[in-house]
Amino acid sequence: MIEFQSVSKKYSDSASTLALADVSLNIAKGELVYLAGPSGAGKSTLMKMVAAIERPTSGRVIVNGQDVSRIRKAGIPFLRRNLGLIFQNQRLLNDRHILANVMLPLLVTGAHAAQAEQRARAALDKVGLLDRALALPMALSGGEQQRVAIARAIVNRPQIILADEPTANLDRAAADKVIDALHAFHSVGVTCVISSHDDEILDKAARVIRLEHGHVVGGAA
Ligand SMILES: Nc1ncnc2c1ncn2[C@@H]1O[C@H](COP(=O)(O)OP(=O)(O)OP(=O)(O)O)[C@@H](O)[C@H]1O
Repeated sequence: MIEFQSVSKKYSDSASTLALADVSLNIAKGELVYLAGPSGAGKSTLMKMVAAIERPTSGRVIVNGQDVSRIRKAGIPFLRRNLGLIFQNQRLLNDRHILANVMLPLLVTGAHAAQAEQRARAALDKVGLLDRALALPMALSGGEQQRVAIARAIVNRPQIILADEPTANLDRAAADKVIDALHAFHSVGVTCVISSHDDEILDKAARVIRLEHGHVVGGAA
């Protein structure tokens, strides 16, 4: 479902270092994979390439049979419709209640308000936050806000979830709830790629792809 073929990435403003260096890996449909590695190892870069937010300097990235390293701009919205992105810089809109935040991805793709609301409520129910539907984001804890971000990411029923350090800055109980919410989507067949620094989570994981200085040092096969 996700294949990296000898992918290297050099950001133009970083003179010599490679953010990813000759990365080859396969992630099968329905798999749950963790990305681990120290800060700067290339985890975010790898995820951004799956979503065509960044392009490889060399090599190919195949998602669902499509070479997204060479995707045209016009094809990007279609690619992203199949992806649920939980990235650190995607904040919730603080002036809208969480139901409205979760409805937004549906409304921008043309769904009717009533249908969008029904699906957003179902998504909030799946992450255990339906009773907070009309709260503003600021009234929620960090972990709850992260679960709203998960609800927003899955409301379009994506085939793949990419979660970049979804448990960063959360305490154990909140982190476990976020991971449980992600695992619930994996258990219904969604392919999940989650980056984490959390040893307690990584120790229990079936598969961990480890990155160091842009190189895969474990778990690629
Ligand atoms: N937009 C950018 N422009 C220039 N360099 C970048 C950019 N994004 C990342 N880098 C560099 O690429 C390398 C890999 O960064 P990346 O963010 O992918 O690592 P990471 O493993 O996700 O780190 P963290 O755990 O801190 O999020 C780092 O050296 C980083 O400084």
